[in-house]
Amino acid sequence: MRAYLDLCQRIVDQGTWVENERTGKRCLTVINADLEYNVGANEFPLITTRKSFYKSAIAEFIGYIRGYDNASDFRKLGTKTWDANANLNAAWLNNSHRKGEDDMGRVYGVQARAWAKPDGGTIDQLKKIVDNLKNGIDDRAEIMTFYNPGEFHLGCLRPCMHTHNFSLLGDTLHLTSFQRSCDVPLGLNFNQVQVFTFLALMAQITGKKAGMAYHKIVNAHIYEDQLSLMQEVQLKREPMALPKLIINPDIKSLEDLETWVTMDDFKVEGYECHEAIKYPFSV
Ligand SMILES: Nc1nc(=O)c2c([nH]1)NC[C@@H]1CN(c3ccc(C(=O)N[C@@H](CCC(=O)O)C(=O)O)cc3)CN21
Ligand SMILES: O=c1ccn([C@H]2C[C@H](O)[C@@H](COP(=O)(O)O)O2)c(=O)[nH]1
Repeated sequence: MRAYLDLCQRIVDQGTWVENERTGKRCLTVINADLEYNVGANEFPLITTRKSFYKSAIAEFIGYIRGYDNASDFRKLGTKTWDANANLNAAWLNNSHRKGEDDMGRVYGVQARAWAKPDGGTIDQLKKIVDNLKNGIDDRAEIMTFYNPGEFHLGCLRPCMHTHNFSLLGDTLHLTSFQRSCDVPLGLNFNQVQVFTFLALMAQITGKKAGMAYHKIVNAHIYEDQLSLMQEVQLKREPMALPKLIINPDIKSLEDLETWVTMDDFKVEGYECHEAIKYPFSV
């Protein structure tokens, strides 16, 4: 994916060093990046300049769709990506709202499926979108947002890719996704897969054609301990052709996603890549 490598190169060439208090590390940072994925043509934006663990990325997103709030549920689905934020961050470990081992609190999926209303009850943002789209309705507010500042103190991390806005033009579905903060070597590798897969799945379960996904990023950074691997290894590699994502056609509803879907329902065709790179992760 040339656009991904261009962003990495832009950070290396033009980035500004910014101290990050939460992790205690410096990040080489640029502001504003726009990526586009052609979901209709099934051009799956899987990074080829290193091995990409796409099933882990999809599992993370299915966990959000299911409203999970516990790292062990994510592990059962096939990803360990929330272990560190649930169990290793000092601020969260000392937070009186943490309900014990593996609890993530009211983050991501909880906000998507059970946003707490001030007058009691909850809002299921995702179900409303699915119901509208199935009926051919785009009310110009088909928005699912994880971003709830009133509940940040109840969760282990503020959402990074925080808002997904669907649009229907005729019978073609498009998606615009917004990300406030992006760990380009690790997080973006996953987030690209997630934006693409979310649109492909939503088109499939609402009976629409998939169109374009637009991924808008504000703060795009490389942590100081990731920089040499990016500069000296990943950026020296040539990207290969993009693979295709094959989703089990039996997935037909939101309920299917909530109940029986596993990572065996997702395959890639034609994925060739360079060797894995182990980037350091900052908690
Ligand atoms: N600093 C940081 N960066 C992130 O990208 C990030 C967070 N924190 N916290 C919340 C989630 C968790 N995410 C993660 C966490 C771990 C990997 C990771 O370790 N990926 C490895 C191996 C994945 C695997 O084997 O399943 C990789 O090489 O991509 C990726 C995304 C994305 N988010
Ligand atoms: O989906 C995700 C989730 C997280 N990230 C990265 C972006 C940052 O490096 C950290 C979060 O730190 P903040 O201090 O809350 O910005 O996680 C990502 O890239 N993608």
